[in-house]
Amino acid sequence: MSSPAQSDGATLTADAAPGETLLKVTGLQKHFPIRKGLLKRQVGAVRAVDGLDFEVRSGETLGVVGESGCGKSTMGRLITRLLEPTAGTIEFGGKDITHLGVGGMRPLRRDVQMIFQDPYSSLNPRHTIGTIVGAPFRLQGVTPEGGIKKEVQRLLSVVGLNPEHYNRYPHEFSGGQRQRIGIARALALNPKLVVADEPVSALDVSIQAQVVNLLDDLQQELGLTYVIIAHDLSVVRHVSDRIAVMYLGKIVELADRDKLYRSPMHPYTKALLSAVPIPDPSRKSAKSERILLKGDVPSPISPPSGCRFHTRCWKATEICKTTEPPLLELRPGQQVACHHPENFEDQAPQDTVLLTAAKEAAELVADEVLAESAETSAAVAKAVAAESAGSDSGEPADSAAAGSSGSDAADSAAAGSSGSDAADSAAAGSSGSDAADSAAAGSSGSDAADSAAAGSSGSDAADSAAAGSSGSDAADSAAAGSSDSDTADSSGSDSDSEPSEETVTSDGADENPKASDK
Ligand SMILES: Nc1ncnc2c1ncn2[C@@H]1O[C@H](COP(=O)(O)OP(=O)(O)OP(=O)(O)O)[C@@H](O)[C@H]1O
Repeated sequence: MSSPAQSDGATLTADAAPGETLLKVTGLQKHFPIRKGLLKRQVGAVRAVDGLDFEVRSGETLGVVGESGCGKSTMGRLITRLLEPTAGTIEFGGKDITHLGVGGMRPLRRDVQMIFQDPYSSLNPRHTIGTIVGAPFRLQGVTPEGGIKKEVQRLLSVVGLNPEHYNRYPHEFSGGQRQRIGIARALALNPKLVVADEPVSALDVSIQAQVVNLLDDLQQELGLTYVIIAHDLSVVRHVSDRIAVMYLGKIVELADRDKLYRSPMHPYTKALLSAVPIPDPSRKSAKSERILLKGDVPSPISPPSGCRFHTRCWKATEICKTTEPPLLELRPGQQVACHHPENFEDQAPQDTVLLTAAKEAAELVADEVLAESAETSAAVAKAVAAESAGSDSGEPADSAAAGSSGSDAADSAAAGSSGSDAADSAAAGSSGSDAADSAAAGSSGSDAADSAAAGSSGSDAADSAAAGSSGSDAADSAAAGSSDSDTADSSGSDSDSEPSEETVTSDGADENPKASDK
């Protein structure tokens, strides 16, 4: 397979060598204002993204997971500059692109493309496939060798569609085929970074695996870098090199894929992982190990103080309520923001009294989980103590890493005796206070979206780009991002890029032998 069209004209950035940082995000925030009254005074803000720091390396796939409303799509639209950030910086290929205007962004549009969630609404029903996939060339004024039609037909065959269907309309295709059309459109200008927002969640399980495989093959062949946003961990597991877990606008854990799956360190990650179906019926205990989280995700309008997860965490103590844990690399290749991480030495061992909310949350967590959690923490603490006693290296990260040996939770659990301080404190904990109040403080996220001045429902990428923020360059952004022919010109008329829909990602991808080789 040959590569997609080489865009003539300059791109914004030089090629990053594989493994080099392609995208760097620092302190990224997006607060959607909530306005009320005749004068549309701002009365608050939806803190959709509230301080993200991460990097994406050239050639890798970064998976981003988290519950609905945690800010994944907003993050995706920020890094593709479909939305204007409230604060923070975005560097692409070493250049600061945070506040680039329309002109400055134009070359970037070739380098960064987006695949949207819903293939049923992200393609303009009035345009033929040829027009849709050829739109990026027209928008960027690029004429591929051999002409646009020939190149579009080549792209269609690259993504496994019949080039003869050039003149057909989106409604003549199935969901999986439509998503392939969206992928062809995203690849047209030979981008460096592709941000895929729930690329398979609107598809049937059997088709999901095909599309995941396609993305994987294209990455191998074209050297693409992906940020893949997904709802749960089962799809990203097979395509990601590293995974960021988001909760209420923040990254709570960012780790190499295998480390995250083998020994998650944030309780929220552990809970998410426990919800992934286990395809082995012989594991009788699997059901009891499932962690049910208490209540709904709190509102991003007034997120809980300290650690945002403390209102639903079975390990939360007073420090979790008062002090926000920083995202630290506790083990090589594994960053976590938690005072009482799983599979690792407790970061606040002096703070043993559980909050009331934590005791309630613990009731929903199987005893086996609590015991395992206590055992692994105790085992790691013991190993760390032994390690630092045995060597003169006092560096905590290293010794800790050695203690847990970067391997399985089970290993460290097995290695240690059940010191169970966590279990003890869980049992003994007196009422720290009622952490639930902050959770109750906000109403639902949808409320927020309703009252937000932008008026768009968070589900509409092009619209929110156009209406939500960034004034003049929004239209261009939306257009170039979704690149369906007249998005730009329409800038607010009938948008062709349309994500958003919840999904249950499937385990279908589990069966994907190719991707799982990754
Ligand atoms: N344009 C907007 N105006 C106001 N609020 C918004 C807007 N877009 C998103 N939000 C709010 O920001 C929060 C994060 O939304 P976002 O769509 O990024 O979450 P998500 O994690 O992608 O969820 P999902 O998986 O359901 O798409 C939500 O509370 C949402 O209501």
